[in-house]
Amino acid sequence: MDEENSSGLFETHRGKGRKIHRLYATTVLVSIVWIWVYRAMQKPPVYGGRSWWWMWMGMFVAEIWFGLYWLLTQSVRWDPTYRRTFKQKLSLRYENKLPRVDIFVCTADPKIEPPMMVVSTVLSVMAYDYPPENLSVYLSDDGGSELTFYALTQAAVFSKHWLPYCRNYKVEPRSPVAYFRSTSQPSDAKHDHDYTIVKKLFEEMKDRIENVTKNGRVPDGLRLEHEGFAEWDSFTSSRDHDAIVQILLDHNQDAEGHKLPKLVYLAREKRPEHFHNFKAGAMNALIRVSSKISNGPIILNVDCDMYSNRSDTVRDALCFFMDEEKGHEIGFVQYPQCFENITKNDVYGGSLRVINEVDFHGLDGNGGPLYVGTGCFHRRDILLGKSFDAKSRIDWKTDNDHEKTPENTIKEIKSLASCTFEIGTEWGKEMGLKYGCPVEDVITGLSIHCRGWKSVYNNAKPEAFLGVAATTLDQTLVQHKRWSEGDLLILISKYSPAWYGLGKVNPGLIMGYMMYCLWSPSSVPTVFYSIVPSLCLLKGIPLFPTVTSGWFLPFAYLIVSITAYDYLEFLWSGGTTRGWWNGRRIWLYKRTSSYLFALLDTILGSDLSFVISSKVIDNDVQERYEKEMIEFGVSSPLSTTVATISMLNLVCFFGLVIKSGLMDSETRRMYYETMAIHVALCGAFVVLNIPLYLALFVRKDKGKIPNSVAVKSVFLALFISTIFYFL
Ligand SMILES: O=c1ccn([C@@H]2O[C@H](COP(=O)(O)OP(=O)(O)O[C@H]3O[C@H](CO)[C@@H](O)[C@H](O)[C@H]3O)[C@@H](O)[C@H]2O)c(=O)[nH]1
Ligand SMILES: [Mn+2]
Repeated sequence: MDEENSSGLFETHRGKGRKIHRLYATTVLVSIVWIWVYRAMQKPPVYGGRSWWWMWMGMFVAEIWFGLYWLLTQSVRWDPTYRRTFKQKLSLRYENKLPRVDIFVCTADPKIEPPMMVVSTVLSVMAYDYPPENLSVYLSDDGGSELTFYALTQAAVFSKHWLPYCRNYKVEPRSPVAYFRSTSQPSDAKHDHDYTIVKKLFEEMKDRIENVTKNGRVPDGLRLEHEGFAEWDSFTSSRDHDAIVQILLDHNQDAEGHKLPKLVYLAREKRPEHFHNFKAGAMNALIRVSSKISNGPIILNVDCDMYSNRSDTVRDALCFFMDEEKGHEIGFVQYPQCFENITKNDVYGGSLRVINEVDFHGLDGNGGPLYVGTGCFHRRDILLGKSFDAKSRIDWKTDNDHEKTPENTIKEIKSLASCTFEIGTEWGKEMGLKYGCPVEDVITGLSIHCRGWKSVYNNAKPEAFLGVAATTLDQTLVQHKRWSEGDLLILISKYSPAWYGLGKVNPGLIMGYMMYCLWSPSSVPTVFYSIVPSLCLLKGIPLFPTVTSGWFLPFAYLIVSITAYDYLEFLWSGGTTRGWWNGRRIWLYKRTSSYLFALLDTILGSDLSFVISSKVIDNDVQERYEKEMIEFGVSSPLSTTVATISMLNLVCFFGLVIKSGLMDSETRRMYYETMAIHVALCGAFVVLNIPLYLALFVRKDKGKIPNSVAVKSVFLALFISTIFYFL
């Protein structure tokens, strides 16, 4: 390991085993080219007196695509990079000069993002181990909900007890919900006493918030408790209301006389005639509003379900920004997106395990991880559009001009959160987060990279943030449709890594971005590969070399080595064998449905949308989730596509069994020899899909595949295979 920077506030290590990886990668590349040569040199199969050249071409195109895509994935495996920070040194050198930090929490809908979860996240970030006079927490509520506001008023009161408790006993994590769920009564008498008190206060707060949430409105009696509710007098709906800004805590004192952070509630103005640009719009309003209230030079952005899981993360991030040698180059510091509700074998691949443990370390070695919308610290000036200048250094000096926010500026602040403020400005274009893309985060991060900044990734354990991952198949597919569609839009946007990025960022990083931008187009070769070889197996048209041919070698080598590599990488990333298998299945489902529909939507130019992921779960869905049963449940084009492709493979497989049963033994042996790779592919699909077949034909619970989807998919699969068979 080569250590750099040891006198600085952080150090960087290069990954081990790079040479072995490179050697292996070369053998894979040779096999890929070998297969291309095979397709180019061999004649398409002839069957029934006809040449099936279009299938051959299809296979060739798919293999060229997979080969080139595999090359892209090497960019993140070439030079993995790991970071370590020295928070002690930061304290020694800068304790009295720590900058102000503004924390933005975004929420959008109290029904699917329960206010209790939202305020627990807010409390977790208020309780950072950081000078409270330098900390301001903003909650952006795109739902403009008085339920969420009510919850925040309660959290403000509770924080007066919660923060001293966290400080005195150095508790972790500092999300009260997570803390009380994971700890038991302390043994120390004093601690035990305080624990009991604070737990009681917490339970009472929780009851109040959950009652109000359940009723769906704040009773008049409670509205009198805070003057801020008057803001809802003119409120019509969450899509049509004035801007609401309430400073709930202005560095007030906690129960022990220490200062508290600032706490601000913001619901930007919404009008039906003004498009609100989803989270990007909310973030830009937050950037402006906070500039008048606290104007911290560092901004941390978290989603409302992503609580802080360790109290030293702000200091950790500052070790990067304040590093004397490299700090001035760093635009943002991204922490991994980790989740607290992942089951052991991760049925929906929601843990993003390989992305977190492999991809992002590789990206970091090439200039920096992507900005993924949550758990990310930005320098405010860079977010506003500043370009990199090697000579400029940021002045971290903290002045106290934002100590108190005078009442008369509130009106001015509200105008910054109005619908019309951005008209005729560069907001959403060159300033702030970018508009017009469902992955505002990735495109914004890319533009920062293009302006010359680096980013860093810190994946130290325990995890800095923990969120809520999707708990049904449909949610997973819908979320990935949004992501893959967004990433594809980036590819064809002005900021495309393919052209805009060229010459501005490291080629390895461009390849890394391309890996995600090409998710959605990858659907086409994957769909082709998951259908056509199986159909040909049924009919007996060989698209692959026979076992005895030399051309068989590269195919066999690739199938075995890539599978083994993928498996080992997954285990190395902390996964289980079943988790890997589940991951392969979900990989297939995403590629053949989410990514395909994202591609179609992009081609058809459908309207920009942002389907918010639900963070609540029914009890019986939860039960099945814990048992790791796939929740199919809803009928949608996505699930119908998944089921149809799976059925098609089953039909082909059964067709093969019947067909080979009717053959004499010599013919059968020949058939299996020429069709070996087809049999392996189709067989693998069938085995991978066993849970789906069970959900179609066996399961009786509510999570099974709905009858309408079952009928459609079985019918379509039989129809397609019959037509093909007699073609
Ligand atoms: O109009 C909106 C829509 C969403 N949000 C917030 O955006 C966040 C992310 O939404 P979610 O439905 O949880 O989406 P995910 O797919 O889980 O989010 C990932 O992907 C998004 C881009 O697609 C990023 O914005 C997120 O930060 C990133 O965590 C949540 O806090 C929402 O409250 C808003 O503030 N306003
Ligand atoms: Mn989310």
